[in-house]
Amino acid sequence: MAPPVAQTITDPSSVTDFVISKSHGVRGLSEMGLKALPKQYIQPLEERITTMNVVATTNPGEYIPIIDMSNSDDPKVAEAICNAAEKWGFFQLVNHGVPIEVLENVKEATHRFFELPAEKKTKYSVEHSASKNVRFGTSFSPHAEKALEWKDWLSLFYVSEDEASAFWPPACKAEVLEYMKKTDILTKQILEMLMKRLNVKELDQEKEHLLMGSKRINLNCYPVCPNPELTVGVGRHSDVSTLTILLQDHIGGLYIRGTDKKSWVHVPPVKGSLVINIGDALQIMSNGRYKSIEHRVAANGCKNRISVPIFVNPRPSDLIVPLPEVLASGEKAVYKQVLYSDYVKHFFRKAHDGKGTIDFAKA
Ligand SMILES: CC(C)(COP(=O)(O)OP(=O)(O)OC[C@H]1O[C@@H](n2cnc3c(N)ncnc32)[C@H](O)[C@@H]1OP(=O)(O)O)[C@@H](O)C(=O)NCCC(=O)NCCSC(=O)/C=C/c1ccc(O)cc1
Ligand SMILES: O=C(O)CCC(=O)C(=O)O
Ligand SMILES: [Fe+2]
Repeated sequence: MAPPVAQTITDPSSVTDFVISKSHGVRGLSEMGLKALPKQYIQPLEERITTMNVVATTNPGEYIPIIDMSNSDDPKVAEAICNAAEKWGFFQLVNHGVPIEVLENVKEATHRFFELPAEKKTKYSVEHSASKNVRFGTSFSPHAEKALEWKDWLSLFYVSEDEASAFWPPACKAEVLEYMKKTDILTKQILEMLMKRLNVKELDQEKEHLLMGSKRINLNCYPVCPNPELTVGVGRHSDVSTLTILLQDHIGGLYIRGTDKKSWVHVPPVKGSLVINIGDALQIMSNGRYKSIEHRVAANGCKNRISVPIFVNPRPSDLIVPLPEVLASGEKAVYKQVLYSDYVKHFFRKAHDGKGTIDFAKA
């Protein structure tokens, strides 16, 4: 049971205790029917998402491409994917081969997990989780952030079927595993297309491990927020993955940096689609040809939004560096060699800072 409202919102340390230490998350605050945003969540003016710098459109596909994968052998599909990866760093796929039922099931399982009472979810918090690879948390990095984000999450790093079976929450385990397995063919197809343009002819075992040797699946929950205009769901960041396969629900709120590097473009929910974006690891390996684009998520005043990204990554022990095939023509390396786990730790250690993370790998 949630404690009485007055007890939790009158002083800031009790908000932190309730949301973070007691694992109620922002969902707990939201369910109490809180009337005003606690001050820890108030973002500086420049981080708030207003209509001012958002590109207006009513036509999905006008900006961020929506690509039909029905005829995935048609060279036009590969061309559209590679062009989108170079220009936007984001695209949406329809008729991608992942059964709609699998997507619906994982969305339902995500709601089921976040609806659990705090005493069940706290079993997966950093303090209590039986596995380092399973973590329930809130905001991004609460101890490093000046202003918190209006978001709760469950993060699952896939190691093996046995580990998942033993430690992932029963409320969502089967559905998340199925979603992860059913996206594997699509992931390989996309990577093969992207690699061909970089003169990598074949996705052999070694390349496959380097590009997709580890996976992290996050379940994100953005509960109804009392003052959405004052805060954010997720602050400006780029993903540190090779590729991210993102399932969003019908609510919307994801914005990406436009090609002018100033404006923000909405990624409109498209029924049955998957959003794909390039991560920092692939920006580095392609020597900057494919773009890992800054993005962020608005908070919502009326609805609980969920999303489920699969971060497809190198393995923690991999060294990432511009691919030899890309540099073969004499192009100068823009990035130096970094150990992937060092790169990820650098990302997790600080608050979100837009495109700042990749400076860690600048040559
Ligand atoms: C370095 C890892 C992540 C953990 O290594 P570990 O040896 O088990 O280390 P720790 O468990 O001690 O965690 C190291 C640090 O990372 C933090 N961390 C450990 N998982 C987590 C976790 N899911 N969440 C947020 N901190 C964590 C953790 O709190 C800790 O911080 P600190 O206590 O300050 O040292 C290791 O698994 C690794 O190299 N994994 C490679 C694959 C991988 O996870 N790639 C990241 C894909 S995620 C991505 O692209 C975007 C994610 C994202 C997420 C949220 C957003 O808002 C936006 C974007
Ligand atoms: O919720 C979303 O639409 C995107 C979330 C995101 O950017 C992330 O988890 O890295
Ligand atoms: Fe992201």
